[in-house]
Amino acid sequence: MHTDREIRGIRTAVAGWRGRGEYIGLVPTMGNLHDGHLRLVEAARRTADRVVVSLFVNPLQFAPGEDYERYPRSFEADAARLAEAGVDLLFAPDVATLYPDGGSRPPTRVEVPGLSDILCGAGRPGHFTGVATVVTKLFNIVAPDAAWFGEKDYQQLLVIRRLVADLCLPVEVFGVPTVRESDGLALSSRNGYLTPEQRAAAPALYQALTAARDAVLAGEEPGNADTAGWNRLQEAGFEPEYFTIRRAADLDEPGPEDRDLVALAAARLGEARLIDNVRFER
Ligand SMILES: Nc1ncnc2c1ncn2[C@@H]1O[C@H](COP(=O)(O)OP(=O)(O)OP(=O)(O)O)[C@@H](O)[C@H]1O
Ligand SMILES: CC(C)(CO)[C@@H](O)C(=O)[O-]
Ligand code: BAL
Repeated sequence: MHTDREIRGIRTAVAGWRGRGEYIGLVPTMGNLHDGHLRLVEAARRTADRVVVSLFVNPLQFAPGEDYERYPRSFEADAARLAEAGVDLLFAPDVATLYPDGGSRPPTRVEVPGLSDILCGAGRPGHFTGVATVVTKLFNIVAPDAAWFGEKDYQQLLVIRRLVADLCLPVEVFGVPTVRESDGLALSSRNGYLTPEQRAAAPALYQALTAARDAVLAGEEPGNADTAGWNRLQEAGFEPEYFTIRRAADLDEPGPEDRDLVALAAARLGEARLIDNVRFER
């Protein structure tokens, strides 16, 4: 695996592969890699001839006061795991490479209105504009044929699909099912913020989501299932930010005729803000 911090080196490597007609896959990450990230890499390797992973903790997607500074960074271990996983190229830019003007002026941004303003976007103002902007930049630098994202960040996946559709970006977007611990907790870099007691309580998030799904499948109104899920999280020691059942296609409120649904929640447990979701058909 070759590692490059510069845009020019990435473009040169990818141009060589493309010249040979190879299909290029990109897996964007913020590092501190776990088996969820590795699952994205495996999926990319099954389809793409060459796999590029980006590792960049993007300051633009952190709202003021969030955990940008203390977000876990483990470059050496990440690079070793990616090399072992058969990744061809690791793009690990410095902040000044992607945002050369630093804080001297606000950078040009890419906004996906509507979808970016609800749920996680309401709790993290500017977050999805930061995500859409950096993903657009990564797509422009790497020029991949396809990119892989986790369904754990379900709203992010929809924002990226809409970004790609609205801007006619020539990138196929694939979602990868959430990788979980044996007790159901979705793998996440932020699980590392949990104390042992909080870690023991954390599976209640997935349990509350699956219980909401089961209630709706048994005929419960989504609104009532939302309230029950919220209460269940509070009883487990979480501070819920939202707990809601939405239409899977666009995260609008579901009507009685909607069949393809997703239960989503974000909740704080101590220092950690955890998100998860369960998609289902009724
Ligand atoms: N448990 C998981 N299963 C599948 N994909 C995942 C999982 N966790 C993260 N991903 C995906 O990996 C990619 C990179 O995510 P990121 O580096 O932010 O990791 P993370 O563990 O989600 O971190 P955070 O705790 O900040 O949310 C995203 O597409 C994300 O959806
Ligand atoms: C897609 C992403 C790498 C953009 O910074 C990030 O939001 C993430 O890790 O999910
Ligand atoms: N996994 C999404 C990146 C973030 O929380 O900022």
